[in-house]
Amino acid sequence: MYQVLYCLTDQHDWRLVALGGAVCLLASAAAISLFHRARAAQGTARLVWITLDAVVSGCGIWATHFIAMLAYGPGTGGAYNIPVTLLSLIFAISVTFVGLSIAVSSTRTLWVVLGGAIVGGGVAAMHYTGMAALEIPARVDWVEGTVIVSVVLGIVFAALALFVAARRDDLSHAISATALLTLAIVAHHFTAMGAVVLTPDPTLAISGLSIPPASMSFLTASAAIAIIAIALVSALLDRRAKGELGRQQVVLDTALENMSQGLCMFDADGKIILFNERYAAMLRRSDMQLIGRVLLDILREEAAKGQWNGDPEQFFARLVEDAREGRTTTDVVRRFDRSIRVVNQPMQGGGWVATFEDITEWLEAQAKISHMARHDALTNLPNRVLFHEQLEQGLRRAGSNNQLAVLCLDLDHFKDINDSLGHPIGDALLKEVGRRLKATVGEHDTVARLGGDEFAVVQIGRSEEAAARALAGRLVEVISAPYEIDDHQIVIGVSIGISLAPQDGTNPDELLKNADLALYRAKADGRGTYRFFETGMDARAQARRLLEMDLRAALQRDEFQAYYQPIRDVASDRVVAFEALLRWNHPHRGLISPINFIPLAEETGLIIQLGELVLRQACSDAATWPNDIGVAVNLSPVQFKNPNLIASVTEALEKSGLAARRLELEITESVLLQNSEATLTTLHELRAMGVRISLDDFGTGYSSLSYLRSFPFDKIKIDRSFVSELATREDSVAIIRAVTGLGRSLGIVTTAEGVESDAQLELLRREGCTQAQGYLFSQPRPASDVAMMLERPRLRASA
Ligand SMILES: Nc1nc2c(ncn2[C@@H]2O[C@H](COP(=O)(O)O[C@H]3[C@@H](O)[C@H](n4cnc5c(=O)[nH]c(N)nc54)O[C@@H]3COP(=O)(O)O)[C@@H](O)[C@H]2O)c(=O)[nH]1
Repeated sequence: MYQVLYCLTDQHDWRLVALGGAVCLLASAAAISLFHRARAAQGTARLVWITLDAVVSGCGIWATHFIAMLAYGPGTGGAYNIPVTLLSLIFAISVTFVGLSIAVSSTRTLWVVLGGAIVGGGVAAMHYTGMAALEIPARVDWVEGTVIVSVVLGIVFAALALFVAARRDDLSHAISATALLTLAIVAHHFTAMGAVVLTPDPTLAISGLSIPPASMSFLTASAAIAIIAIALVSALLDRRAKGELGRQQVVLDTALENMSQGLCMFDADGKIILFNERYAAMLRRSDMQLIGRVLLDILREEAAKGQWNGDPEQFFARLVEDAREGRTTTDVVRRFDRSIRVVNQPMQGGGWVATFEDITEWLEAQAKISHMARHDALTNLPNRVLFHEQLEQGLRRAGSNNQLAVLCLDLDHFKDINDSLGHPIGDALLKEVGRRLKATVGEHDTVARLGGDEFAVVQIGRSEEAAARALAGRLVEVISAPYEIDDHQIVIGVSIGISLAPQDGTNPDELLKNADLALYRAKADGRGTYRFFETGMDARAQARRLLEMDLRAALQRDEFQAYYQPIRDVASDRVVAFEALLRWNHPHRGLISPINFIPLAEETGLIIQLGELVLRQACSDAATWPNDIGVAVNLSPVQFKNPNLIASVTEALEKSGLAARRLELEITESVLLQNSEATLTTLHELRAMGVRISLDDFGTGYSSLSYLRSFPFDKIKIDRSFVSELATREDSVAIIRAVTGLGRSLGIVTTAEGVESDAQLELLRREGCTQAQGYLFSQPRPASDVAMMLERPRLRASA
């Protein structure tokens, strides 16, 4: 150590030492920068950078050495042997080249450190060869230990320099590595110089092939500085370019790695040249070496492991050929239970880019959407769309040998259940009906829910009429069996219309339409039954449709009018009230009786509007009559289901100014049949308003007496069928007697309808009937005739 310090302080010119150090620092900075460039490059570019780095480093070491030798006092009298000096330069460059190549080519620390150590060895090789070139009149001896230390110092610092440089390509690492490399060269040189022992020997002559150290040192120093400067500039320019490229690379890498799709790029031979992690993860190839591998080899490997089905050769050949021919292909493949859409896009100059998209969820969603579009959400049965398709298929399958039956089903009074028990119960009922239907039909039959409470079945067989009859009978029975839903016992019937192919139609629309017509007939025939389609149903349905259209138009055109029929008090023979009876003043068909349109108005719901119209008109007409004359208005069962009924009555009374006690509402037993609880509540509300309630058509229903108990009616109207048969049937007299007696004892007014003769009137008087109404007094007449009807007791002529 002392020897080295002595050599440095006493035997060297410090100014030249500083110059050598500066050259060394510059060379080291260039060497490290070029080292980074070499590591960032590939192939030939990398070799060029390594070579340049080796030249710059070698020249730097060499120049540092000779400048430092100039600073070395004892050596000033000598000269340098030219061939050996050149050899030292070659050593510096070549050994450094080997070390750099190893350090650049590997990412493993061991190899980087080894490469660095070789570079350090190159420094030593140059130094001691350079020293061998020194020709002075003295014998040069070496202190062995110091020599070893010098070599070790060069190797250790150079190894550390490349280790630091390889860790990261940034300024701080570059500065640290530069300092370490400078230290490697400088520490080696001055330690090695400390090992020199010069013993003067005048016999040693300087050869002719040598140049004096001063000229040699300045020459090499300027050459080295020039090389280093050029290398530094080129490295800086390259760094800038690489920086831009690097930034683009980062953007590209970020985009690639953040793509939801997998991407893999193949060259013309099917070798992988680029891929992203998504690709590797999707195809479970993350743990494989992929770059540079031919796809065929990967496929073969996967096929051998059972991870890939198919013929790898054939598959690969097709891909290569498609790319060569410039064809873009799209496939959906199943891998690891996922569905992957692969698009292979040919690239210019051969090769192709494959994108991989996991479409499993998308396909599932598509399947769900398509299921939803073709199935009913509540029952999961096919909906109308799918039913139509299946019917079409069924017609094709049935061909000429088989028949096909379409059964259209409609639940009877389902709306009542929905209205009274609520929609959740209604829904549960529909589900259960769907389940029962599926359980009852044959395994090849199709059941669908067409909407609301409408279901349909397609049945295919050889003797379809018999089979359809049997099935329809079974369905009526099964659906009508009681349901237990949320503690409610529900009983519901079903009406079924049946059409047969080919006789009733050969296409789905025709068959469905005809089954619907048959269903309409089944409903008209009392519901809870089935009917086959018959020719003529169509014409009736057509007529019905026309009437419905006409009815709607009539409402718009204000063609309805209330007529009035007087109701007389039997004892006083005075008119006490008028019953409002609706008439349709048709522009072409004349006056139409309500019997011809009320049932359809009830079915279509138009009765609500019509009923309100009569109510308003009757109240406003009655408001103009004497105060003691009442008005009776018929209420349909459908109106009773309308929650606005109370509001309509209130409004009609308020607008007209008619006292509520003068209004009488006539209801039939069928009103009480439907949801009696709610009906009774409404009736009580109406009664509370002061309106009177009559039970119309008494005697024609089934449980009249129990209804009389359930609500305190103001009046019982004895149906005209009993009055008309008074003269001919004893039992009619008995019934009238019983009803009038009942009325008397309950304090209820009794009105006999349809009185047409004096004899009937006389008999009714004898039996104690309170009021009478009929053609004997007058037919229903327009409001303008009310005054006349009040004045004249009998108006037999028709209005
Ligand atoms: N919901 C509503 N129903 C209404 C309304 N207007 C009428 N109707 C109902 O239509 C049915 C037929 O009525 P209409 O053709 O007016 O027949 C009534 C009378 O004209 C008829 N009548 C009266 N006296 C006699 C008679 O001596 N002989 C005879 N053959 N017929 C006679 O009876 C009908 C009145 O019946 P009722 O209502 O039971 O008192 C009918 O059911 C009407 O209820 C309306 O606005 N809303």
